[in-house]
Amino acid sequence: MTFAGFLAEYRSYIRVFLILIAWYFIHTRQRRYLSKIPGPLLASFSPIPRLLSVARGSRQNTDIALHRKYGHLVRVAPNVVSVSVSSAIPVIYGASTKFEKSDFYVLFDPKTPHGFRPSVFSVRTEKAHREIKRPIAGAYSMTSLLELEGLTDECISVFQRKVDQKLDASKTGAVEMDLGEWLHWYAFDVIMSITFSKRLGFMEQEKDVGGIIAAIEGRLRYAATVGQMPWLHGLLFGSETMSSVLNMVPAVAMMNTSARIVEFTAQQMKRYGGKEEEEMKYVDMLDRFKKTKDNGEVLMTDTDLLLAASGNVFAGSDTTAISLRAMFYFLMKNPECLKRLVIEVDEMDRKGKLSKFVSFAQSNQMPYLQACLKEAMRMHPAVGLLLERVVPEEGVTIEGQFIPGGTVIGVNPWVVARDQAVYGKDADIFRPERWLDVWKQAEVEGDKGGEAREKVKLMERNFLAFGTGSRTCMGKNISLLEMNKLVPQMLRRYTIELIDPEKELIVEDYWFAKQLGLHCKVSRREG
Ligand code: HEM
Repeated sequence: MTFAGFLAEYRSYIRVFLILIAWYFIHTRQRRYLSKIPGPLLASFSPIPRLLSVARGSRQNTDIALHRKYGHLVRVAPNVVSVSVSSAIPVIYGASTKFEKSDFYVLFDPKTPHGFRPSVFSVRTEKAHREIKRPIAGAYSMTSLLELEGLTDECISVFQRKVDQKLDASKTGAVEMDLGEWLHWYAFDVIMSITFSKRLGFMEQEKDVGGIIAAIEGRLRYAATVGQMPWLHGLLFGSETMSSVLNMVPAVAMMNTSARIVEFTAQQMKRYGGKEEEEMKYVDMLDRFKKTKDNGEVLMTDTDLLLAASGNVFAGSDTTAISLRAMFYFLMKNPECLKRLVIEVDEMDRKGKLSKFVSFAQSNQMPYLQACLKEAMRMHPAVGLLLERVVPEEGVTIEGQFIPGGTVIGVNPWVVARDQAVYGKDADIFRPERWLDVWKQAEVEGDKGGEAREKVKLMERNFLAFGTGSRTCMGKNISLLEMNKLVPQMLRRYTIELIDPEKELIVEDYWFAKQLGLHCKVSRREG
């Protein structure tokens, strides 16, 4: 049959099919209430443009540009609204909010030997979240973590030893290194160390041990992209059959690593069983998870333990490494800030206030360090996609616009971090003084409060690097400990410069906005 013949024969079916398609698109576009929210035209018809945009790996910049063009509310997919107005943050994420995590997070359910199970990070309902979180929360408190500070010191000692060895072997007195990669190895060694009392030796071996970093990266790519149309997951890695078929393609199999990350964790837990006496001097996080009891009842099954530990493996290194990279990068790009910070560290050192390894308590006496860390994480939040939540049944009104129940809504930490109404006209530049000045003024105001206090509150509200509200980051204290200790210690010992100060870092945003290309020259400080 010719094509013309085919058209003639099936004309009425084709007509019905085209009418259905047109109806679908118009219905999707004209969804009640949402049709009034501005945004790219294609985004109102189909989620595919957003999926393709996320797949390109620079969605953080796209979201900033969209909000600068369309305003505080942007319809980024037929049923998804991106929000950037400060007053909406507590409404969506506040501690007692009814906005639960969206199906985007299904993609982050770890694959255990018993199938996919929600983790404390990926679980959607508030009730289930409370149950998972309760037995493990204590292990993430700063009090618990400070007891493990010595384990972080050991990792810093390895880092220093490795750099010193390279410097000793160098004829020029300087070494070139991919600092970004080293920071990732450092963060991984610390998280393994405080979770299982055993470093894996990323820094010692100078490599991605067991390919776990690559496995996590693959999983993130898949989750970030397919998460834009979560139902696709059931047809891809979420289906046992499809998963096996897709694994035959090596490039695709590299992203199908959820089970691999859990297996890796299970191996560490086995290794843990064989811990040697001298490695038992700390009550590590796994010990703390295991010892959790309520009225004598053990609250965690073996699978719960595996999930909690694999959460540390999955979330515990990329995030810290990204924030550390941001810190070193912005300092090197802004030599006057770096100089001011080095003076602060040196002054503490000269007064004999620093121990062999800078302690967390000591770094907290350095206000400029605190301002730099805060500003680095504002300029480069580790998460670069919407923190998606579902509007509860009754709907919500934001900026006078009603958004019906069931709509997916969220804020991208990058967008609110660059809000000029909150951080000033220079919101796009690294200026730690913006925090320092306002902190000082707020201190002067004291308890009676005033303009500066209000300003601090607003700046803090828009600071979503660690998320906020009931689902705020549980590992925040781990990262703060790692960063506060490493940065002053490095600056105290070494001069670190960008090899090419003009070159911008490459950022790949697949949920975690990872930087590539932090190539530095490191030398010993004189004197
Ligand atoms: C600088 C480092 C880190 C940053 C910037 C960061 C960022 C975030 C953000 C933005 C969220 C909220 C996600 C959402 O609302 O969808 C989050 C949640 C979470 N993070 Fe982190 N994270 C960091 C380090 C860590 C570490 C070291 C761990 C664990 C070892 C960790 C474990 C978690 C967990 C378990 C949650 C989910 C909390 C919940 O839903 O109750 N994070 N993190």
